[in-house]
Amino acid sequence: MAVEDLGDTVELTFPSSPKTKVTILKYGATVISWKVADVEQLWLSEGAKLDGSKPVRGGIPLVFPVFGKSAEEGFQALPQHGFARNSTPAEANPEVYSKWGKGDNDFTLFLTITLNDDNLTTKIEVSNSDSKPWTFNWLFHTYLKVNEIEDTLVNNLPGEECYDQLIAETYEEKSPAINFTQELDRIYKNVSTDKVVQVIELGKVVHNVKRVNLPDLVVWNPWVEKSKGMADFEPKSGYHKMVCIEPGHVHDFVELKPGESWTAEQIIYKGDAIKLQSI
Ligand SMILES: O=P(O)(O)OC[C@H]1O[C@H](O)[C@H](O)[C@@H](O)[C@@H]1O
Repeated sequence: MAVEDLGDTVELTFPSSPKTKVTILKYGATVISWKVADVEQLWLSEGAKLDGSKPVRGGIPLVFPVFGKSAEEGFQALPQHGFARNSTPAEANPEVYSKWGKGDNDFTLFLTITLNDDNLTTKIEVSNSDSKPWTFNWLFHTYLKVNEIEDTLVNNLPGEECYDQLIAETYEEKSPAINFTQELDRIYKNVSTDKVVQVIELGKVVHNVKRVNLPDLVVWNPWVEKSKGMADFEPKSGYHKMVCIEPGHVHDFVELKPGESWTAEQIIYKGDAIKLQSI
């Protein structure tokens, strides 16, 4: 894997296939592009800010130490999705960081990105370098590229418990494959990591998503109205071209004691075979 530091970004190239590469924006340690043989796999908004003025709309933003907003003590004051996505590798965004707990939680995040010819692994290690325990959520907020969302299905979630953020209700997923006809924002809880979630377009598998130590999975598409409300979501028709499949640990918080570390991985890979997995 060739690694090139380009200033604001770092590029990794797969040696035997120079058109297979990944680009990481240092701001937020956000993967903003992953190409397999020159074909882009991730969606990045044309209106995404890449200058460090706000989190990136697209690619793989990192969500830590809270997913969404939380009313739990120590998390109420944090903005949506915490501060990792608007920090630099050198420093946690001080303004936002100070709103977590009492503002002095001592931690280290170590992100490892591995590029292969047909897969991309993002691995996170969270370490507690503090003298007290603290808790956190983790999530990879992955924007996968699709050709047309109305032709897209996401499989292997039937039987799973799902919290629908749009109607604030929990129910069991019945559908063998989720399809998209309107805004969708669901948290699937405690999905066995033996299950690979596949994104299928017109009968063809376009992405496979595997998780290690990440029990929850958020599926999101903003559709028409929500896209209009996001200034950095461009073009407004861009929702046709993306689906967020977000592996995380968000249903409850992970607790880390002093000196402890926690690791988790997302593996996105190519592969044509449709594999149906039941509960
Ligand atoms: O606009 P952001 O803060 O980046 O959040 C974008 C989206 O993230 C997740 O997918 C949540 O489930 C959505 O409710 C939220 O709208």
